[in-house]
Amino acid sequence: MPAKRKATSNVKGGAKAGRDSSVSTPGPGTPREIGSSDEYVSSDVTESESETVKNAKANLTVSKYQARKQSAAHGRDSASHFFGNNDFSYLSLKPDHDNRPLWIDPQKGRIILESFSPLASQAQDFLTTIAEPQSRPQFLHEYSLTPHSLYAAVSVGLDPKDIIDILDRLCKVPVPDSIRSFIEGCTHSYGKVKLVLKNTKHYVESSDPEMLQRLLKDEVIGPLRVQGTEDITTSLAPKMGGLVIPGTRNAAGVQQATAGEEPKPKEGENANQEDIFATLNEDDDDDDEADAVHAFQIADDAVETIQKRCLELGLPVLEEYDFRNDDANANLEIDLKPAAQIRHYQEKSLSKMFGNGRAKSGLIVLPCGAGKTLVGITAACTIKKGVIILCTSSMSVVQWRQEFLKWSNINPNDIAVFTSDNKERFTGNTGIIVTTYNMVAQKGKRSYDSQKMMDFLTSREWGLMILDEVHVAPAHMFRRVTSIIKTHSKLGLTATLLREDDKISDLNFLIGPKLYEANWMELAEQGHIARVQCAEVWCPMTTEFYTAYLEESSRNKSLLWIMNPRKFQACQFLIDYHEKRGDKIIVFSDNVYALQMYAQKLGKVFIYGETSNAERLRILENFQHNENINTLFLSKIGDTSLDLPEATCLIQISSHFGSRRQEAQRLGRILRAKRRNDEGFNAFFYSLVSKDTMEMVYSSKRQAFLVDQGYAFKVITHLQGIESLPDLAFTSPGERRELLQHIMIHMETDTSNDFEQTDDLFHRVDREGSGMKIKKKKPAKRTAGTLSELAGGQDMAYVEQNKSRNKDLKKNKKESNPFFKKLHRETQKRKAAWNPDDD
Ligand SMILES: Nc1ncnc2c1ncn2[C@@H]1O[C@H](COP(=O)(O)OP(=O)(O)OP(=O)(O)O)[C@@H](O)[C@H]1O
Repeated sequence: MPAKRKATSNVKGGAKAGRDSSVSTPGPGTPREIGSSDEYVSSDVTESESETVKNAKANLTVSKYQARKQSAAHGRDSASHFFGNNDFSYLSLKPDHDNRPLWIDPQKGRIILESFSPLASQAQDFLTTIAEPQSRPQFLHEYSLTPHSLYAAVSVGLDPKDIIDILDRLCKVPVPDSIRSFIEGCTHSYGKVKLVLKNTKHYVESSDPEMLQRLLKDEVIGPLRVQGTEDITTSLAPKMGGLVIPGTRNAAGVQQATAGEEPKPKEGENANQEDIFATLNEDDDDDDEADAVHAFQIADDAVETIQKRCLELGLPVLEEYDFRNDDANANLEIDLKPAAQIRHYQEKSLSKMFGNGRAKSGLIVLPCGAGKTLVGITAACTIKKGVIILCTSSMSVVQWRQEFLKWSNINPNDIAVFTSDNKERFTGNTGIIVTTYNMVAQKGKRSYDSQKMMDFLTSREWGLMILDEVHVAPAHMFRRVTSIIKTHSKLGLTATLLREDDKISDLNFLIGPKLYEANWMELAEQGHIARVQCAEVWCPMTTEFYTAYLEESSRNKSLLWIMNPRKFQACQFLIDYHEKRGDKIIVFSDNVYALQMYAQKLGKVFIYGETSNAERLRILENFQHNENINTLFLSKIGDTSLDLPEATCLIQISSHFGSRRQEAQRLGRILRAKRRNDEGFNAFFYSLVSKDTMEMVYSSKRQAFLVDQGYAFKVITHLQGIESLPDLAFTSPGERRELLQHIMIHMETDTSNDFEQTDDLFHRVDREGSGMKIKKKKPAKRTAGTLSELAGGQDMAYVEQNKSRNKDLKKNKKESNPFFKKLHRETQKRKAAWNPDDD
């Protein structure tokens, strides 16, 4: 096969080969062509998009037609029709293409990395800096160049020339002109303008005085310059060298044990790599030279207007904090303890944040359990100024404080929490405050103490704001907290930069670009997170349920596929199997009715939105320590809001349609399993799906994110041995009919409360955790009492058993051993400490 044809076949195959067509990239002619990524950026030209970006996109569209013409001119052969418009055989391969790991799609900015290449790990580093990872299965990884990813690249110090040069060295074909002009167009003015806080004053800064003159002449920005200050001041840019991130190899006095930690170079990796990155290093050295920078001062309340206006002008501003030259804000005595050694990926993510000696605002994306907290703590230890941390719940507030005390030498008096029952400040001039989004974003009347604390928070300047689980907070909340708290730099931490709404770009705007995103599979291989076996279990619908499914309105169909008796049996079987293996199992159900039915029928404990805080704690503690409580049923509330004890097996029986974020969050719940480094240990994630229903479609959509992270979902069509499980439920047609009738009655009454609203949960858990008063919703009306009459049966065991399991726990508590008695006393103490106040 000629070399040219090889190029075609590889690019065509792409990283998504073999994947469901519903998750493949859109075809030519669709509006999302360039770097098409549903979550991060739409290629549709938006009003706020600058002319340069519009032109760059237009150039790519033109190049698409040129490419087709070239392709046609090149002549098509008998295989061409397989590749349609993805026939790139007109691109000529470099003579040593075998040694280069990248393919590039000149039409859409897609980049394919051969992950088996000796240069793969270096290339991957580079690609995660300049492009959005789209899909990273075993052999071929796919990335997309997007305006946002290029913005992020510039924000960590790369310039367009670096990007093109390195891409050209790694590519099997010369970088196509269309891609060159896309990169140049998008990055043309990125990084040219910076927003800097110096000595509590905001400045618009640039190394190009003409750029500042242009801004001063702008009708919106001009008038916002602080009157009476010099038009433009000139100073020397800070040198890059000298900054040491604590806990890293370079940190003085910190003994490093990273040997064996950093992934070893693959066989065949050689000095050649140094060559590839020579360009970067040369340019990095240049950065060390002190350039002159020019700046003008702007009013504090003009910051957001200027950010917006600059974006409209195609000059997105980078927010940077020159903390080493900040003499106005008191220094905080904080350092990592000598024993704390941050891992290589944590170090890498921080080096993107502090790459030029200043703190850049942005997002760091690490999978659950990979140690985001330590990343935040290390950032605080680097900046050494006042820090405010925003968490999703009061429980996380307590944990963040504990982690600070564990990893750093901070004086306990210098770190305070602000929740409704704790409103103390730190004792020194500066310190750390840990609080929740709710406490800060809350509107309306506050208690006296709470108001005083808010006045304290809003009246001073903070060096760093850490936003934990930043993808979860409702958009209006993080908008509010970022606007009322004055902070020099912001660090957003998250496991999944995914939202099914369109608010993800708000994060880019309000917090900053994505600075780093880790590769899940790589961390699993290195033992930092657990290896997980994922399986989709296909459960055929029983005849009576399928008949009802075909007849019911779409609103009711979902309850039928969730309550499918065969799914119930599969769940029962898997719980039995994994309990015998010694696993701790969490069963997730979004549907509260199904959650209760399953849990009660199986005699297991459950937690959902209406479960009181005290009961929640008691159940979670039992799940963690009581060897008789190994399975916990959880509603959507467990996706994010609860701090769950460690589990090693997850079973999903009902979920939120096609939500990829929920799937990823749920999987994240088992990634931190402590046994992960045991020989051959695997955690398990099962998704139970009713066959031939819409659930199958949602399921494959949900998996897209995890498949892109490299997880392979096995399909199980039959669970070996299920028929011989003692006490298998719903084996007789009578039982199945009874269940169906129960469901039908439920559907006729009200199913509207079956699904909890995420926003409700976010507020509920936090308010309850922090002791705020909650107006209880009326529970959904249940009609179980009439079931047996309607079904013609008299046995109410099902319904009676329903109520008993959570209650049993309460009863059994009296009989528990001293350990559990102690645990109970502690719970009671905690409960007492969480009494509501008037917030
Ligand atoms: N460099 C490190 N050295 C040793 N232990 C670490 C390191 N980084 C993190 N850990 C440990 O890994 C565990 C998980 O960390 P952490 O809770 O911060 O993860 P996370 O990313 O915030 O997870 P989640 O998203 O689930 O909250 C903790 O027990 C933490 O102490």
